[in-house]
Amino acid sequence: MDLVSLVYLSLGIFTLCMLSKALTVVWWNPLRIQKHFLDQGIRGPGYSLLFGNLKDIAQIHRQLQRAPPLPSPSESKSHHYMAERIFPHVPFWSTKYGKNFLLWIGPSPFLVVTDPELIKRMFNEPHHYFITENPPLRRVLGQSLPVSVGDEWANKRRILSPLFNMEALKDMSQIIAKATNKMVDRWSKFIKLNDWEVDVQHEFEDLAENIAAIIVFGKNAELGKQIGHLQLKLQDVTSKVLRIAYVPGSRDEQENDFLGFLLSSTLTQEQIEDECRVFSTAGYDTISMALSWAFILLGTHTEWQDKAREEIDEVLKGNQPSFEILGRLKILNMVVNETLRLYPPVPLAAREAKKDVRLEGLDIPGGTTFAIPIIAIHYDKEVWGDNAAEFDPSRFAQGASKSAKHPKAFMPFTHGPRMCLGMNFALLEIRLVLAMILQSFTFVTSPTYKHDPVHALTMKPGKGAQIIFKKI
Ligand code: HEM
Repeated sequence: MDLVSLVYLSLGIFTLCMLSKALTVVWWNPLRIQKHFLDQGIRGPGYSLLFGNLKDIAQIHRQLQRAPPLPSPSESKSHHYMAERIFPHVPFWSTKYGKNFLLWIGPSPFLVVTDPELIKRMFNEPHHYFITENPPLRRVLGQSLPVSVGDEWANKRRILSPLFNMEALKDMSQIIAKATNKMVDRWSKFIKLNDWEVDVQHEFEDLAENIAAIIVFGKNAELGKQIGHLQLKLQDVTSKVLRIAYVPGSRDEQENDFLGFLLSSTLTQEQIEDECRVFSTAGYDTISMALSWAFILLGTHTEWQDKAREEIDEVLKGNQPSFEILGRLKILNMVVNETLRLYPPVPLAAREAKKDVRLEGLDIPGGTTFAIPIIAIHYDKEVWGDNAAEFDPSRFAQGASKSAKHPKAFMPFTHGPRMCLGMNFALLEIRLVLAMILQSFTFVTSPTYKHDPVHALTMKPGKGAQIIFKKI
C-alpha cells in the first residue's frame, strides 16, 4: 500500500471512530438510559436526536407567553398558577408521567424529582452527589462554596460555617437594625402628610445590598457595593477591595467583618475573592426578593398584617426588636415561612450523580442530573392539602416540619449538609426588617402593581412591587 492510500485509510478509520463516538453520545447512550429508567417505571417525554426535549420546552414556554396576564393576588385568593408560570413544563409533564420523570436537555438526562422522600434521601447523601456544573453561575461565583465539589467543598464549608454562628448573628442584627432605622426615617419624611407609594423591590435591593456590603467589607463597604453595580467587572472590583485589604496598615488589627475573618483563614486570595462575591451579591438578591414578596402578600392579605403587628406590639411594647426576641414573634415567623413557600427566591435546586447509585429502590446511572423544582413541591396538593395554592400562614403554627404531610416538604433553603449556609442570616434580616417596618407603617399593595413573577436566577416581581404606606 502506498503512503497516500495509508493516509486515506487512517483518515477513514479516524472519521469512523469519531462518528461512532458521536453516535454513542447523541443516540445510543440516551436510548440506553431512557430504557434503563423506563424498566424501573420512570417515564418522560422521550428523547429526540441532539436536542432532547429542548424544542418541546421552548414550545411550552411560547404558549405561556400567549396566555392572558396573571390576576393580581387581590383578584384571586389562589396562587395556583405559580409553578406553571415559573417552570411550565414541570406541571405539564408531571401530570402526564408522574411525580418523577425523565427529560433531556440535549443528550443529557435530567431526572425531575418532586417526591419529598426521594429528595430528602438525596440531600442527605453528599458523597454520592455533587452540585451541578453551571457555567453561567460559575462565571459569577468563581470557585466559591456553592459551586465547589468533594473535599474542596467540605473544607470550605468547615472554614466558612463560623461566619454565621450565634455571636456573629447577634452582631449582624445590630447592623441590620441600624440600616433599617435609616430607611424607616427616610420613609417617614415622605409619608408625613400623605399616603406614599413606593416600589419596595428597589428599596429592599438597596437596603440588603448596604447591609451585605457592611457585613462583608466593613469600613470598605462603599467600595464593596460597587460589586453589585458592576456585575461585568466583578473580578476587578473585588480584587480592588482586596488589594486594599492586603496593603499593610490599611485595616485595623481586628476588624469584625467577613473579610477580616476570611483573611485570617487558610483560604487563598482568589478563594477569598470568590466567597466575598457570593456573600455580597448572591446573598442580598435572595433576601430583597423575599422581602418584596412578603410586602406584596401582606399588602393584599391585610388581616395577617394586622395579626403580625398586634403580636409585635404586644411583645416589643414599642422597643426595637433584637436578635433574641425575634424567636418570640410566632406569627411573623409563620408569615415569613408562608412567603418563602409560595415565592421561594431560589425555585430550583440541582444535583448530579457522581457515579451509579441506588436511591429509594431506583438504580441511577452516574452522570444523571436531578432537577428539584422547589416551587412545584411547595404547591403540591398531595403534600399541602387542597388549599396548597393559598396564602395561609396558619399552616406553620406548629413549626415547619409539621406544616405539610411530609416533614421535609418545606425546602426554600433545601436540607442536608449542603443546604444554604446563609439561612440563619437571611431569616434574621427578613424578620428584623419586616418587624421594624410593621411597627412604623400600615400598607396595602398598590392598584398599579402588576403581578408578573419571573425567574432570573432568583424569582422576582417582574414589574416591581408597588406598595402604598401610611404612618401609624
Ligand atoms: C431568602 C434567602 C435565601 C434563600 C431562599 C437561599 C436559598 C439557597 C438554596 C436553595 C441553596 C442551594 C442549596 C442546595 O443546593 O442544596 C443555597 C445555597 C447557598 N446559599 Fe443561600 N439562600 C438565601 C440567602 C443566602 C444568603 C444571604 C447567603 C450568604 C450570606 C447565602 C449563602 C449560600 C451559600 C454559601 C450556599 C452554598 C452552600 C453549599 O454549597 O454548601 N444564601 N441557598
